[in-house]
Amino acid sequence: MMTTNKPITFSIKNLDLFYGEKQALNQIELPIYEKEVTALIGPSGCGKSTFLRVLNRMNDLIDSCVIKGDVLYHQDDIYRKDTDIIELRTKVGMVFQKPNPFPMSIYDNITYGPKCQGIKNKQVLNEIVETSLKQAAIWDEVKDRLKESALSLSGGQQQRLCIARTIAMKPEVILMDEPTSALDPVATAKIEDLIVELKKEYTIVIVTHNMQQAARISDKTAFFLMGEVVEFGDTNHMFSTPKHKKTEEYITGRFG
Ligand SMILES: Nc1ncnc2c1ncn2[C@@H]1O[C@H](COP(=O)(O)OP(=O)(O)OP(=O)(O)O)[C@@H](O)[C@H]1O
Repeated sequence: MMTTNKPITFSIKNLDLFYGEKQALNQIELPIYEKEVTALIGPSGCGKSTFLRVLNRMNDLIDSCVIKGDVLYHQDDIYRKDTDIIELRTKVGMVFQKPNPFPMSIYDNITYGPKCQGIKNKQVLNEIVETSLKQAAIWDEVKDRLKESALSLSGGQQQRLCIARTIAMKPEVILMDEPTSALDPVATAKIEDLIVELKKEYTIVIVTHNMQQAARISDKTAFFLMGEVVEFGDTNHMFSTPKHKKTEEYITGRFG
């Protein structure tokens, strides 16, 4: 049962993905709803990260990767030949497992992308820095040290900085690949609170190994197993009354 009337941002249909001979995704059908958090869960190697990378064509960087089926972003097939990939990756930003700030100042980390887009006005850049850092809930911690190296921040702060860097590009969707797995519980809690706050403005798709995290922060959950989506639906329903035996076994920790 689904309880959303939200518009659909991504609609994935009949998606097959191969790395050479090996099929990593098999007939995936999924909607991603606007301004919701969609969690992708499942055991190691089931295809969660592969699926996440499909959404902004990060798999293009892998030579052996072949994709069949439809990946519609606002009705537009992003795998069309004439898709502007830079624009796609601006609209569909990504945050990785390990915080990966550039080896430059906090300020320059945020302005790097906007400057590449041609924004030169200092005042505009200052505003982008302040708004992005505020939205990523790290402004108060860094506002007096913007010229310091981003590498001087703690792991949790670096990850929030990376989220701010993504926000600075004014995306619509933020993809997150296990964004808290390298962080301690306190830093993790801050990122989780932040994700819940961010979904007011952004559509978020997150890969997580942490069942409690999926249950706490997501609206929808997709359970992947061996390249297939076994179950998809409202997180509350899936965690209270899973439809499939495999889902139940996974979320209760019986395998994984
Ligand atoms: N670049 C690649 N080349 C070949 N095979 C790959 C590549 N990336 C992933 N695979 C294979 O595709 C399958 C799905 O991998 P993927 O990383 O998407 O799984 P996952 O569910 O995200 O796993 P984990 O939770 O361990 O990160 C695995 O069998 C993996 O070995």
